Amino acid sequence: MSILVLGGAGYIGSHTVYKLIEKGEDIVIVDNLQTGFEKLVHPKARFYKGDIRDLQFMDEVFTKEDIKGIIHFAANSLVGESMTKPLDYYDNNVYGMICLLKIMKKHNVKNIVFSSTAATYGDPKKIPITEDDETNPTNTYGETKLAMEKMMKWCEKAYDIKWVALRYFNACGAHEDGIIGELHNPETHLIPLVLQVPLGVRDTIYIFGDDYDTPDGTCIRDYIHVNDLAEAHFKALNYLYDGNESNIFNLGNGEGFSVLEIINAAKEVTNLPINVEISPRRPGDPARLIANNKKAKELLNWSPEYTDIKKIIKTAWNFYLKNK
Ligand SMILES: NC(=O)c1ccc[n+]([C@@H]2O[C@H](COP(=O)([O-])OP(=O)(O)OC[C@H]3O[C@@H](n4cnc5c(N)ncnc54)[C@H](O)[C@@H]3O)[C@@H](O)[C@H]2O)c1
Ligand SMILES: O=c1ccn([C@@H]2O[C@H](COP(=O)(O)OP(=O)(O)O[C@H]3O[C@H](CO)[C@@H](O)[C@H](O)[C@H]3O)[C@@H](O)[C@H]2O)c(=O)[nH]1
Repeated sequence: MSILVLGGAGYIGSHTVYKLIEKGEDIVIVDNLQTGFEKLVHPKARFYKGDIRDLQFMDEVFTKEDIKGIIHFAANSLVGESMTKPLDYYDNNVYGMICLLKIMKKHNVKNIVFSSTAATYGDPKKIPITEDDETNPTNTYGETKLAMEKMMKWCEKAYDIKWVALRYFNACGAHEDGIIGELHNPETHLIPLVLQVPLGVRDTIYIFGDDYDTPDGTCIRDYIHVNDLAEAHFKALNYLYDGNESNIFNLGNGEGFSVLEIINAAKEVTNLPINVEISPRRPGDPARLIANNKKAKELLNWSPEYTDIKKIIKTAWNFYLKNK
């Protein structure tokens, strides 16, 4: 039986597929390539190009393949963009989840691991954040992801679909061999943008606000390596296959770094100067997001291997140097 990876041509999806194939799993990918890349698709995966909102297409995939579990990465996922194009986020994320749950119900597929996000919490009242803390998103993206979590909860009651929502903090880094890595076009994520300066792709990195209530005034995030995320998906799916209850898990390192600290770490890793300028705040950004990852450690038996920020940035740097 196979695992269906929706969004397997994207950044986190492709790293998860590589990990699952290494572990001997049979993988089917659906991706419409709206932000993904065919070159990130693992050669041993069966790839169907199409949209998860296309019910006829999805029906064909589910009829042809023998699917036991689903990992759902396919979404619009940019905080800043979600504030200017909210309806695109409702359409792809919320309507996409409606279509997926319909097709799962029709084909009697009972297990789903879902890419949720720290953005579901909004501006947290306490740090580090635990899974039972209040969810009050400050951007449309986080709001749609929270709605998707809730849809799975109600579909479990009605159709016995079991689910795990993995609320990742900031995904970063690349495959150790530099064969795949973080590719977004246009790129909006901090670490790849910072590294574009020493790569000569851009002149300057702009810091979005230095007047936040943090020690150096710049936003703090919890950066988690993509390989650690990939391992957590494997564990979460097996957690469901073992008959455990549906659940929500934070995936982060439990440590925060400010934008300025990330830039300084990148200077050390690359050993090159990085030109920095301060620009206005980006709408929708909370000041500080740091995970309490105890629940995933205890119930999924997962623990991040990449805990050193320089080691994390180094894997990304290695990928960009290899694929200039
Ligand atoms: N990157 C992060 O830091 C981060 C953090 C928390 C959560 N997430 C979530 O993880 C998931 C993956 O993020 P990513 O950074 O790898 O993004 P990505 O854009 O690289 O990957 C998403 C993939 O889904 C595909 N896709 C999107 N909509 C689709 C649709 N309707 N039908 C078929 N395919 C579709 C895209 O083409 C792309 O390949 C997203 O759901 C995102 O919300 C990401
Ligand atoms: O050129 C830049 C780009 C980013 N930032 C800042 O860097 C931090 C990180 O930004 P970014 O890399 O864009 O990630 P987030 O906006 O924190 O969102 C990521 O992390 C979330 C979880 O925390 C996920 O849900 C999202 O999908 C994912 O894009 C934020 O404070 C940004 O304001 C800058 O200062 N300058």
